[in-house]
Amino acid sequence: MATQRLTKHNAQMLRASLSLVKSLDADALLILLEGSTDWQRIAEMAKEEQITETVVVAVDSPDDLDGAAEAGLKPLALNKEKAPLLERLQHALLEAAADELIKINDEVVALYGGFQQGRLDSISHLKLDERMRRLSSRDLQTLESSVPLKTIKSVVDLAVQIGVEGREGKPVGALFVIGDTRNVLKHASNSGVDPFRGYKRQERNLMDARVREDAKEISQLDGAFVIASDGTIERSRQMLEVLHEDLNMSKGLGSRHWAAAAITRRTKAIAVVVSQSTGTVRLYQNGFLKMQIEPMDKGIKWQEIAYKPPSSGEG
Ligand SMILES: Nc1ncnc2c1ncn2[C@@H]1O[C@H](COP(=O)(O)OP(=O)(O)OP(=O)(O)O)[C@@H](O)[C@H]1O
Repeated sequence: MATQRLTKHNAQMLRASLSLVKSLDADALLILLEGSTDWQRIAEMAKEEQITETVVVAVDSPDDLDGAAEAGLKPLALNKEKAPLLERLQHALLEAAADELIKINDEVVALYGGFQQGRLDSISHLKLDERMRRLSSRDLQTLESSVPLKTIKSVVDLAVQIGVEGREGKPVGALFVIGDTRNVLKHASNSGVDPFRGYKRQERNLMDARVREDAKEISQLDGAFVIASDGTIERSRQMLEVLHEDLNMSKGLGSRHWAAAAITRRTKAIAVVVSQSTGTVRLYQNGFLKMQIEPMDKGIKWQEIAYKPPSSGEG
């Protein structure tokens, strides 16, 4: 069991961050610790400073959080022991948002040790919205695709909007297949008249806000969008051929999701799917679910999915 002492220095830093929560009118204090500490004392200090805002205490192992909740703090287990500081901090923010301890548009004061073991030496004032956006690009970078990050990001942003907004009050699903267009089209056929057909390339590029609005309208119709690496909509309303004997899919996902996974298995494309029933956006590569984004308030939560080898049990 790891511990971190509330030394005189650490207690002073804690007091400073508590008073910062007050003076900045922040919504929460996040304390990133190396292990268990005197939770009761932290709670008392918050009380002394008249802090009614949430105090989240994050450590790596859940065993080290015993007694934190009883003291009135919000415990958070990170399970990220060897990760670099910035990654732990970002992870803590994501997990705290996922557990609804903090909200996407909240301002958070974070107290942590960045330079020396056992010493809380750093305080940051973070606005969660910005944080989330930066995180999203970071997570996308792990995909190692030949499709530029900018294109993937703009498609994912569009997908999230479709999932959150729907169309005319109704939920809408969608499927975008990005990159390796020539091979993707070998497995696709028209499911109806393609509204983008006949337009110049620059009039079909998803980087253009008007094209994105059109794409939202068209997402109400059946079929997938086939997107080139530069963001041009090569085709819309495409039915993809699905051969999925070796895919590992979660139960409950229907044919749109199977088609998304299958096309990325057979080509180098990336598929982004919006579920009509839940608004969840999933990103597939090489036949695997790589990222899942749940619709949350106005913001989004990015969650990387552990890489699971295919099993014979499902699918
Ligand atoms: N092979 C395919 N290629 C392209 N689009 C498809 C394919 N299969 C299904 N779709 C699209 O997905 C829509 C919904 O299908 P289905 O309900 O089976 O999917 P799902 O994965 O459960 O998605 P959702 O969560 O959105 O309901 C279909 O109406 C169609 O527009």
